[in-house]
Amino acid sequence: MPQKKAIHFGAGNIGRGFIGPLLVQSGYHVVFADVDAHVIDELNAKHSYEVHILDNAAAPGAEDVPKKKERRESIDSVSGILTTHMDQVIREFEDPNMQIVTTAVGPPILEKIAPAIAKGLQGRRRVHGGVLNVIACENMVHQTTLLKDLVLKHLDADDAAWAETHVGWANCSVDRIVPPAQGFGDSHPLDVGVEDFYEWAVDENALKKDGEVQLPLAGMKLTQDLEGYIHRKLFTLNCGHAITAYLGYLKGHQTVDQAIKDPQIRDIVKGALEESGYALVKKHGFNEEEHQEYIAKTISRFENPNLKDDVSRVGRQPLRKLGREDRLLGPAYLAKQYGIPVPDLLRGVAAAFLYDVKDDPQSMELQGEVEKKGIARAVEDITGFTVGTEENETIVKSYEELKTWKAA
Ligand SMILES: NC(=O)c1ccc[n+]([C@@H]2O[C@H](COP(=O)([O-])OP(=O)(O)OC[C@H]3O[C@@H](n4cnc5c(N)ncnc54)[C@H](O)[C@@H]3O)[C@@H](O)[C@H]2O)c1
Ligand SMILES: O=P(O)(O)OC[C@@H](O)[C@@H](O)[C@H](O)[C@H](O)CO
Repeated sequence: MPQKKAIHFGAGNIGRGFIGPLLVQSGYHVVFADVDAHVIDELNAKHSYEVHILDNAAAPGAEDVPKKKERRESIDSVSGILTTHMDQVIREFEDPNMQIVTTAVGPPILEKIAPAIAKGLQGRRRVHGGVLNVIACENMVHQTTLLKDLVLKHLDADDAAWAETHVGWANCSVDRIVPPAQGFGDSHPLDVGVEDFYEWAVDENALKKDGEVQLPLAGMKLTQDLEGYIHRKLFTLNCGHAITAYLGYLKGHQTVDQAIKDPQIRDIVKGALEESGYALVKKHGFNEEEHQEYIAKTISRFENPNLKDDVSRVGRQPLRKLGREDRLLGPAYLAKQYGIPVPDLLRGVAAAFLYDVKDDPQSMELQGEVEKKGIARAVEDITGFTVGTEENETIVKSYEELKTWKAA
């Protein structure tokens, strides 16, 4: 029997370190589609690589010297194509063994891969018309719905109607910290280091189950309450992660684990996650005790010294992170609905406004806004908290206070 196949857009950290491996474990041959010719050449030369699971184990009796406990998983049955080679992308979609499409390219790139997916779907309809499932694994609310809307713009009415009925467009929540690979040697450019923890929750109702695909895949949780999973993850893990990164950057810490050890930073991060947590418990009816454990587990994941996760990776694209439904303002607005005060979340927002990394275009755009309009007006335009409101004033006050951290 021919091997079933999946195509995954984005052979980066989360593609090679998380989604690709789960697809391979589920018996799929994974075709990675990327713009990086070096990675694609390596995939086609070696057809395998290793995932290094970097445990958060401290050496007994030596608190500050982490003991590197590492397991390895071998990922075989992989290959690559360049997304710029449209004919190859279309051929993969036309293959009747192709059953799943996943992405991890970053939210701003979804519109760039949409034309290729649209062409692929047209080809598939023409050749055999088999059912397919698409799951975008990006850190945002309703990422697959966004991808679907972008793809449909490239289809005529007939093809769009076919794509509605024959393609499952499933949103998901995707959680595993995977920093850029480091320290595996020049001869292992595809290897990637990951934390042990992972969670992939997928909207069960949106998946097409009438094809060949056997669900759930390895490591996948099917859920009828995806919003709860997405909010819990984005408003806890990503919220605390971003605040740790922005405050860590201000204080000159290089990595997340160094930043979270700083007592001043830790207090604000813990405070923000408590505030966000009260709102999440109200909104989704989570068990309070279990949610406290989730917060504690999240902070312990930040402490993993073996990940060496740079604050600039975690803080990247601050304007995206300041989106109204994203990790900082999402929980702040949710808490507002329940009258929960959020001073530490707003400190985190203020810290994002101080993130001025030259090679991050969004960071520079944000700094430009502050320079042009002044901090209060820039906060109003970006966060929606108008000048004169308590939230705007708290952010501006925190911004001025946190500036002194930078100068120190
Ligand atoms: N790394 C993590 O810890 C993590 C965890 C959960 C979710 N995510 C999400 O996964 C997504 C990817 O993050 P990452 O850390 O893997 O980033 P990454 O930069 O390591 O990977 C992105 C990949 O996309 C490729 N790419 C860029 N443009 C492309 C195009 N037009 N066509 C095809 N490929 C293209 C890049 O070459 C790169 O290989 C993001 O949405 C991120 O929020 C990341
Ligand atoms: O990928 P971003 O830029 O949305 O967020 C940076 C990190 O917080 C993120 O990649 C986490 O490592 C990941 O979400 C863990 O599951």
